Amino acid sequence: MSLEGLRSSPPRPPAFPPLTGAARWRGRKIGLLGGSFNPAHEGHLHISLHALKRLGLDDIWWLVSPQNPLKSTDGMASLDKRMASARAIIGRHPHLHVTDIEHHLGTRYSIDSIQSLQRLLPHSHFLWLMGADNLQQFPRWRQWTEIMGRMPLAIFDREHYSRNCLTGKVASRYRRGRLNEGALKSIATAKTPAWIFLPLRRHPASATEIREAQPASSPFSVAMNSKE
Ligand SMILES: Nc1ncnc2c1ncn2[C@@H]1O[C@H](COP(=O)(O)OP(=O)(O)OP(=O)(O)O)[C@@H](O)[C@H]1O
Ligand SMILES: O=C(O)c1ccc[n+]([C@@H]2O[C@H](COP(=O)([O-])O)[C@@H](O)[C@H]2O)c1
Repeated sequence: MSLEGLRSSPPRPPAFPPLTGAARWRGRKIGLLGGSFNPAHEGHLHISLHALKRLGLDDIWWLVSPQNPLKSTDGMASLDKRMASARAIIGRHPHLHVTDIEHHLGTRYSIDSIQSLQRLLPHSHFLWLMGADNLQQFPRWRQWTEIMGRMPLAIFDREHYSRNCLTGKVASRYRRGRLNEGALKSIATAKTPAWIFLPLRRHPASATEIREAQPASSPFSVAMNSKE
């Protein structure tokens, strides 16, 4: 490879969190916000700050997905660009972390990432975080009932989606696992299956709308990332 080629493909930084050495995270309550972050936006930050405070979490990791198995690769910016957008939105925050750990683990399905993380960090308490739109399509995820058995779920209110999600397939199947607001602070260590719906001031940001408004030169423009 030419020197130029080497310069344009710097080695990937090691995974965060390191795939060995669980001591730092022992006993901690960690929220996992999986997403495409194509790009990251203020809505992600809004729900994360809210979750840290209301759910008594120690940390939140944004798992920037290499490729959502249910989304098209068309229009998906590179993982590096999406990671950079996530870092730019978070800025410096001691308890919010951006991670491409799924890239390092080689996982694409959430169940595989969850199993790996629980194996690597057996003394940490994980909680999956998602917006109400994601809860609606959750029954299409691979082994979604296994996920329900492995960690609690916290759902954030989101415009256009919340009413359906509270009467949908997940809500009715796991009716008895739904916790009320009195359990907010203990949800991360609750016996599974457990889930909670978090009413909060809704944030209107949406990555689709951001992409649609981008000029063609933007790394997140639909035209720039279209494979056609
Ligand atoms: N404004 C928001 N309010 C509540 N939850 C949100 C909001 N934006 C994103 N989320 C949640 O954050 C997670 C990651 O979201 P994602 O990266 O897909 O952003 P998005 O805006 O939903 O993107 P897209 O429009 O491309 O589907 C998902 O669980 C999603 O439901
Ligand atoms: O595991 C699955 O089958 C699965 C199917 C669709 C989405 N997901 C995960 O859902 C999270 C939210 O994805 P997205 O693209 O809606 O931001 C992200 O972590 C994806 O990897 C997971």
